Amino acid sequence: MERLLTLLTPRHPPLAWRALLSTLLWLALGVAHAATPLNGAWRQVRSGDTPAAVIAEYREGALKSFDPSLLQRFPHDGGGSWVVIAPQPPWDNSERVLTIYPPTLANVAVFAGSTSTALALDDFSASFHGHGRLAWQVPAGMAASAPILLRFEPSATLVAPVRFEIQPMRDYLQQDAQWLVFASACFAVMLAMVLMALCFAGMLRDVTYAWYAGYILCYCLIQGIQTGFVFHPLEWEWLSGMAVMVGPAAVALSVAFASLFMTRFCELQRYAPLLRVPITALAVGMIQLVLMRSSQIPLLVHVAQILLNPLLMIGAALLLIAAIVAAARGSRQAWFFLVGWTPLLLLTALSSAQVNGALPQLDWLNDASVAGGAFEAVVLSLGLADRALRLRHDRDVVRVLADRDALTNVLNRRGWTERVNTLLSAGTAQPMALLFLDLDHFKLLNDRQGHNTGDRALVAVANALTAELRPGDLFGRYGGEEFVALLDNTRPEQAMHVATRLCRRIHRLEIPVSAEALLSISIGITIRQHDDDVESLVERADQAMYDAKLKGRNRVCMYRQDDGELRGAAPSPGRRLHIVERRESDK
Ligand SMILES: Nc1nc2c(ncn2[C@@H]2O[C@H](COP(=O)(O)OP(=O)(O)OP(=O)(O)O)[C@@H](O)[C@H]2O)c(=O)[nH]1
Repeated sequence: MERLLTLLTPRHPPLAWRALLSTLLWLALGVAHAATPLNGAWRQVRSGDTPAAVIAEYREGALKSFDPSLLQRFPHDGGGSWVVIAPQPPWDNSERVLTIYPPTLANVAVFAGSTSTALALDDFSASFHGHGRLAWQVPAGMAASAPILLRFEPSATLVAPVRFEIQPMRDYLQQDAQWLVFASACFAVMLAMVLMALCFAGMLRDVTYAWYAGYILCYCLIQGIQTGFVFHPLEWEWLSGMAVMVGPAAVALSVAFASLFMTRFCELQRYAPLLRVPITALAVGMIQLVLMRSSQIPLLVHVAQILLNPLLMIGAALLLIAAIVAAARGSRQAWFFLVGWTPLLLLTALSSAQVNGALPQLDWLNDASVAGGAFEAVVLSLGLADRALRLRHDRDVVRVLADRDALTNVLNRRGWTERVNTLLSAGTAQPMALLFLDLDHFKLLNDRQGHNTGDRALVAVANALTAELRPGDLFGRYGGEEFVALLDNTRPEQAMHVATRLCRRIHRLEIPVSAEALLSISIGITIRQHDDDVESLVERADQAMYDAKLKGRNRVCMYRQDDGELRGAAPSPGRRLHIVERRESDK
């Protein structure tokens, strides 16, 4: 119990936080571990070379010297390269580890006395290996001052420059653990975003999320291979020997997915339609390159190899230009793409420069690319969330527009009918009254004063009727100069009272129709029967309104079935009983 309590109340910051903080510090400030000062020298492998002869040449100063703490590229063509790493004083005889960072896909042989050890990223039999770098434990019997001979084996792939370090075992293990925390966190972020995108792709039936998932997944794989994460700690043995082929295929596929994703995400169809075609062509071309590379036909594989890098450069430039154009023309998502993608593009450009010998001191670029991938995944996911919100907002706006009358802003026939249907299907037993309202001699007003005056009159009428009705009444424009209102929980006499009030209100607007008459309205009312639907209600109220017109307009008529008639029988003018209100102007 005592031990449990001690564990639950640590006196120091929790281990995870310390690891995270030191990882961030490590990233921000660079490694502050005590490394042995080193000298380096190298030359290309010649036929007939022996390790002893190369060491002898080194002692005579016949090799080209270099600074092992800076990134250095060694030729991997021909027979490869010999490299000598010579520890400098103060000598350290404790347990030490030689590391090569970043890890190279090509094999490296280390010679100690008469034995040699092969260091390879995908060597799963080795008992000691580094994470995110190649590591070799210096044998206990080896003198601290003894130069270490390495041979970088020939390789068909483009090999990145590397730097060397000899550290005490304790420092090495600490740095190794920090790298694992950092890399695992970055990959976890990327994979979480991929998972989320795949869920959304399925739920929203939107392929944009699928392209995004494909892009980030391919980027994860590229970084996983480049850093060796897929080999240690993931131990993906099945990838062993295939990395040289899978890596470029993942690069080509990531560009293809990125192109398809950005076309939809940045809405190129709308903001940069001309650039959509070459970007789609780029995606198709990249997929073709992947197929050519995996075809096993030497000519196709060779052509694909030649085309890959130029196409990558053209593709990167094209995506950048398209994103800038779309952003400049108002695409909000293009800004997200630029913010997330530009750092990665910069890192890729800097790494390319490094392969050609530039920027030897920027050894953090490799790890920054992993962090950049996680950063991009988060930014693009935010962009996708923003896009989803915008689409939902647009859909809501469209829905409101579809339900509202553009002129008067009251419900249109579609919106009103839908809502009445919902109300009727709720099966409430409360009495309901439907009012059908039709303006009188509106054509005259239009003809004499013009359509615009007619429009203004319609707006004034709609506003007045809305103000006069209760907020819960379903009021809408049924068409032309016809309005409808469904009054819930309203008995016949109350409906008559309300309709009469509406009649008076419209007349009081004092809109002149002609020199002698003001605009008025005729209203027909019907009360809901238990088997009514919208059509039957409107039909009866319309007939009652028609009677109001016949009786002289500016009045209210109630539809009633004659005694003895069957309810629901086809209505005819002879079966109606009218309650006629006095005309407002007669008062
Ligand atoms: N300004 C304007 N006029 C409209 C609109 N919709 C329909 N109208 C006009 O409304 C008039 C309706 O004319 P009629 O159906 O003959 O009805 P009325 O002139 O009111 O005659 P009664 O209903 O018999 O009193 C037509 O002239 C239509 O062009 C609109 O949105 N704006």
